Amino acid sequence: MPKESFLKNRIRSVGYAFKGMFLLLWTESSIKIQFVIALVVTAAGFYFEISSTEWALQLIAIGMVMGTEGVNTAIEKLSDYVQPNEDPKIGLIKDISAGAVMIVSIISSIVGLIIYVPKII
Ligand SMILES: Nc1ncnc2c1ncn2[C@@H]1O[C@H](COP(=O)(O)OP(=O)(O)OP(=O)(O)O)[C@@H](O)[C@H]1O
Repeated sequence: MPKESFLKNRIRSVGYAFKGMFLLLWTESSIKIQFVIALVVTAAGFYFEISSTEWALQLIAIGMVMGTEGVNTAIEKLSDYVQPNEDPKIGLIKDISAGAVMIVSIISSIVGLIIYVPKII
């Protein structure tokens, strides 16, 4: 069988990644909530006419939260696949993975407060 060209291979990989992104948004409730929050803060960004730097920080924060949530979801699914039964090691792995999302969420919330609190009060 002839080897697939580099470009075709890359296009196929990007297709799989988009499929994964839509699957996440369609099926996972936690990321749906984060998506709604992302829409609300994006609307707030337009309403308060935040600066280019503030937009950049806000977009990085949104991307970090949703990206780590995606990885957390993948770790949860992999954990359930390799060990469907109760297992303290799996519990610890899932807790650490959720903890990573929590760190990013707390820092992102602080970024949001730094941007919006001075504009509101
Ligand atoms: N197989 C398991 N063995 C031991 N503890 C587990 C196991 N599965 C889950 N847990 C514990 O329950 C917590 C929640 O796990 P779960 O996979 O339900 O995540 P969740 O945050 O509820 O996920 P979702 O995003 O699907 O709502 C874990 O962080 C872990 O403490």
